[in-house]
Amino acid sequence: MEQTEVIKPETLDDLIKTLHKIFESDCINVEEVQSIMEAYESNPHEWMKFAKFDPYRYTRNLVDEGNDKFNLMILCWGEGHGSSIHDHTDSHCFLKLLQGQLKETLFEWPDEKLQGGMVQKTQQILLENQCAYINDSIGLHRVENVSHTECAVSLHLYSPPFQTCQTFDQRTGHKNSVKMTFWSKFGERTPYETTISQENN
Ligand SMILES: N[C@@H](CS(=O)O)C(=O)O
Ligand SMILES: [Fe+2]
Repeated sequence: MEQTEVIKPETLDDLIKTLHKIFESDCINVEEVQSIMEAYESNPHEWMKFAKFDPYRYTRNLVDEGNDKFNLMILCWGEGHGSSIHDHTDSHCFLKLLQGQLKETLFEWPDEKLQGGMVQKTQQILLENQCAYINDSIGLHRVENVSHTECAVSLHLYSPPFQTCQTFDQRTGHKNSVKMTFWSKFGERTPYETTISQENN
């Protein structure tokens, strides 16, 4: 596949414009998207208006609907906040650190004769500006801000967009389907009724 030279996006808007261009095509080069997201140097002034925290759980804040090809969102992780083990509904998932650090733990899909809990594959600490990638064929993951003193902010791109995922019990491997919601959209708090069922944490 043709890989064009990575031109560093100078701003978040610039990054979004480039992503729109890339996702016009139906054939996505994962490494290209990952490099471009990594090349953007996080500037809090540019994303502050989307970064809304909740004291109890991580929040999902919609930034751009990517012409229906992708969803771009900013997730805000308070101290000790983490997600449950989950899948990504057959989509591409790119995860770039804008601030702080996050721990990503990769798990294998549970099989029938699961004993001793779900199998952990790898663990990595993601640092500011790094961009990780996962999809269902790579496995499942849990993401955590393990810091007791620093919050974390991450930029996620999902393509195609999805509204539900499956979460897994680490001990039994039992799964649940969970509706995913937005704490805010385009910088505006989502009305209360539509945010009740956020349970992926
Ligand atoms: N995939 C999760 C965040 S993470 O733990 O990668 C979500 O969209 O809420
Ligand atoms: Fe995830």
